[in-house]
Amino acid sequence: MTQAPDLAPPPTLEVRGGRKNFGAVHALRGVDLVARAGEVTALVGDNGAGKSTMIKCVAGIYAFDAGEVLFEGEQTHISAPADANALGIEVVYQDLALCDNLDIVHNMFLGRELKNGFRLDESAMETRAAEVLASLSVRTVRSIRQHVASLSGGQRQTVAIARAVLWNSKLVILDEPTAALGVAQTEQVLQLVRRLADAGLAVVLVSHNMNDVFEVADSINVLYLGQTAAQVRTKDTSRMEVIELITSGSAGMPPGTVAPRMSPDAPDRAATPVISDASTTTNGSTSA
Ligand SMILES: Nc1ncnc2c1ncn2[C@@H]1O[C@H](COP(=O)(O)OP(=O)(O)OP(=O)(O)O)[C@@H](O)[C@H]1O
Repeated sequence: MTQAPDLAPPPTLEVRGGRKNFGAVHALRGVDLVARAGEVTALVGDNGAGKSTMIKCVAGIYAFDAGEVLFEGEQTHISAPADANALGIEVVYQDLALCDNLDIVHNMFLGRELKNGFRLDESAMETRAAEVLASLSVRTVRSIRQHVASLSGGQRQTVAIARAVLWNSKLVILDEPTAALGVAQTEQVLQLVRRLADAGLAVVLVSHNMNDVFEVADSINVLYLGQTAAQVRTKDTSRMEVIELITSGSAGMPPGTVAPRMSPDAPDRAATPVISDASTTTNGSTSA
């Protein structure tokens, strides 16, 4: 019997065996990541596991020392932020990089303003900013000419995310988008994260918060001491299993797991099944 061809599109981003050293520090010792269009992929791991280094390598702030990066199935090399932007990769960092003295429109176009001759094309920018906010069903912002200084934490996060999707992005990486938010604003931002994926983007969500991860993620990639412990489908795993992967690097591997590429300098990790706890976050705190 002939096998049916695999018609699934390639992942938007695939990292295979990524490594990054800072002098003697082996920050990444073999990381694998698969991020698909239409899905939220959570990137989790304990403090120092390598999450920031991983996203900075994908964003072109650092370059991987070794390993492969495939974008939409094509091998690529990202060595500068412009390379990542050209592919359609945008990152929303925790500090959001918003200018308080500018309004929402100007923040969304910061550094990439639309011009009409030598002048800023205010009306084109305003129209496009309004379109993007509407396409994301953002209703929490009163006026797009409001200064960012007057916005709440959740609204600021929303503006930073909207800015990231303004540029025909294909992959949006969100670094702890709910870290500084209360319960209601966290919920709004998580709904926005879900809408990004539903609109067809590949979303990578860096988070310590298991409630957030299990609420929105389709799959969960766990880093442990600079290596990928596993990437598991959320529906096939449990909080305790993910927490065990985060804290010890091993757990029972459900079907569909992307098995780690073991580094020669890493200790062997046996696959063992585990159990679950709903309220613990990976940095030891209890989530809302
Ligand atoms: N620029 C750098 N120079 C030297 N070492 C670095 C540098 N950046 C990161 N590291 C080291 O690489 C390792 C991974 O750090 P990274 O910040 O990527 O972890 P993380 O998972 O993002 O942690 P956290 O959750 O605390 O932000 C750590 O041991 C860190 O000290």
